[in-house]
Amino acid sequence: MHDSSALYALLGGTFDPIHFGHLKPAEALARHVGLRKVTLMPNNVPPHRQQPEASVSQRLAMIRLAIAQRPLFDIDERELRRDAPSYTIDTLRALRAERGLRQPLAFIIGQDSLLTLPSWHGGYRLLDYCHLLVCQRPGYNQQMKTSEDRQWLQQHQVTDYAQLHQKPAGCIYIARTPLIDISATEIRQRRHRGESCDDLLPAQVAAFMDREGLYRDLHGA
Ligand SMILES: Nc1ncnc2c1ncn2[C@@H]1O[C@H](COP(=O)(O)OP(=O)(O)OP(=O)(O)O)[C@@H](O)[C@H]1O
Ligand SMILES: O=C(O)c1ccc[n+]([C@@H]2O[C@H](COP(=O)([O-])O)[C@@H](O)[C@H]2O)c1
Repeated sequence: MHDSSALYALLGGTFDPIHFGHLKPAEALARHVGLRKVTLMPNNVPPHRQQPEASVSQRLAMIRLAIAQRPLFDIDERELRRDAPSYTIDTLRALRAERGLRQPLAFIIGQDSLLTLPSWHGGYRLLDYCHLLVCQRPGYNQQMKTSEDRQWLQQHQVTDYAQLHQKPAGCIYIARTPLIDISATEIRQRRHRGESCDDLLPAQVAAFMDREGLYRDLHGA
């Protein structure tokens, strides 16, 4: 049974592969805001990008290895079971139906995702279903593109994180998380060049990539 009063926080991603840029900001955010759990939610068909290079089972295995010693995290596999594009708003609607209208629900994103969010399926309506918890990401500390987007942000941004626990949805909280300059793209590119990326992700994940020969073929470079 879930606790319907605790803030439930999801971190969605392609995780091709999972890396410290996902884990460390989420850990800092959880400490700061008071999250008991962060649920990682890998997608199957990413809506706004190319298909991942690693298979569903490889991405899932890497997530499992990354969080084996990190009890803060668990996994929600629902998007992996859908063959259609993993629109976040559809997933949030399903979670709302399961958990009820009063459950505080949050979707964690990096600053890069905040900048593109108005073009996501459902756009601003995402906030009807969840809060947005935004982690800092180097290179993406820009203003939102249009004045409408900036107004939307201003209307919903809160600086007091207590509101995240009190309301079920509708707030945007930009947290002061550590700047971690890592991307999955960089990891894939380094591996395609035959370079090491041991400092960018957990050792167990690096060992798995080696065993599977992941991100070695040039076709995905
Ligand atoms: N270094 C980082 N700092 C903060 N947030 C991050 C970082 N890397 C990824 N995120 C956030 O994690 C979520 C999932 O990201 P994703 O799995 O696409 O990783 P990525 O490194 O951005 O991948 P890619 O390079 O393939 O686009 C997104 O909301 C993204 O903004
Ligand atoms: O719903 C959408 O239109 C949408 C568009 C882009 C990204 N998302 C979700 O945002 C999360 C981060 O996406 P990504 O591409 O950075 O891995 C992941 O859960 C995606 O499914 C969702």
